[in-house]
Amino acid sequence: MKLGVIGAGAWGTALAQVAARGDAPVTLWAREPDVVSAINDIHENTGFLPGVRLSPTIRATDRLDDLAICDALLIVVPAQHVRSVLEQSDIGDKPLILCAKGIEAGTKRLVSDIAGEVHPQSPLAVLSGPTFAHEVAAGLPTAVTLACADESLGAALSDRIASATFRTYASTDVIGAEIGGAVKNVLAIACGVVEGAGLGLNARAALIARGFAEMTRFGLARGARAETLAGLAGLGDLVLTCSSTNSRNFSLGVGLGQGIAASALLSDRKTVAEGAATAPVLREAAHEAGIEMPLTEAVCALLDGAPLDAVMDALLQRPLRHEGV
Ligand SMILES: NC(=O)C1=CN([C@@H]2O[C@H](COP(=O)(O)OP(=O)(O)OC[C@H]3O[C@@H](n4cnc5c(N)ncnc54)[C@H](O)[C@@H]3O)[C@@H](O)[C@H]2O)C=CC1
Ligand SMILES: O=C(CO)COP(=O)(O)O
Repeated sequence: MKLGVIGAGAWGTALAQVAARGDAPVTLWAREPDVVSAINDIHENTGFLPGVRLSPTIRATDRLDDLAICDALLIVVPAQHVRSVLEQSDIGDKPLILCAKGIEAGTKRLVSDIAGEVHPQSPLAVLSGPTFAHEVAAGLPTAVTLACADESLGAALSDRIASATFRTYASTDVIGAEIGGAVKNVLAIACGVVEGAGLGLNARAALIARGFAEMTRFGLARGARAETLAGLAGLGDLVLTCSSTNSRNFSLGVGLGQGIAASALLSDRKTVAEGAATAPVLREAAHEAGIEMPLTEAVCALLDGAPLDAVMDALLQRPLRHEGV
């Protein structure tokens, strides 16, 4: 199975490296011509994944037409750009493995909804889990959820992608895998705020646990399965990104917690912090469905410029409640 990757940020590049194991040919579409030439000329994505020597069997291109030779495509552009890139791509009925973690602003669509609308003939899978790109590219042990409604396609994709150090766990819960990845980015911002404001480790642990309850409430209401949310794509990724400044979302939160304005933190960013775009649309979706998401509300307030003291007071003065989801 020839794999192509659309999106040559840190994650698309790391996944191309995974797909190129054993010197398999991989076509990697990048938006930026300098990224294309760096990958083809010196086998390094100096822009988005510096310091990693890439397999010479990865061929970068800035022409989406060059992906026509592939049998399946990994879609790894940020969630807010998936629709426009898919609209420009002649995909036919190739299987798509969706790897972005976010919800589309305005439409409130999950990435699988967008792909289903733009390319209804393509079978869909979602790859999600605790996966810092530079660790995956370095071949460090990693495990992900690979969710696909069609179990035999899921198994074929796993056969092609998995290795001893990149373990795929099969699931048929596409929505659950997506919601886990999208919501954890918002919660990672909140955890970064706790770190940046020096609120302590107890607060961080409380936030992870109550954030997981919040993710579960939203996920179950949207048809996700509890076991998926408690797995790699939900809790696993939440724990990873709530504990390290390697997470762009966590780092954004650290800045907010230190009192730096969101506008200053987000302007001129080259890399993506998906949670900043997902938070307001997640809040809107939760309001519409009557689901309480106080931590998401708090992140939205901070992104909108509310003072941290006021946001913390609002959270800490919420009525005491039963612990269940
Ligand atoms: N970096 C990581 O460790 C992981 C990232 N992800 C997810 O993968 C997705 C991509 O993230 P990264 O590869 O980290 O990106 P990145 O932050 O390394 O790079 C930004 C990417 O956005 C692309 N981009 C910017 N403007 C665009 C536009 N108008 N149209 C199309 N593409 C545009 C750039 O070409 C580049 O590929 C995100 O949804 C992220 O949450 C998932 C797992 C791990
Ligand atoms: O999704 C990720 C790891 O699983 C990467 O997290 P950030 O986008 O916050 O860096």
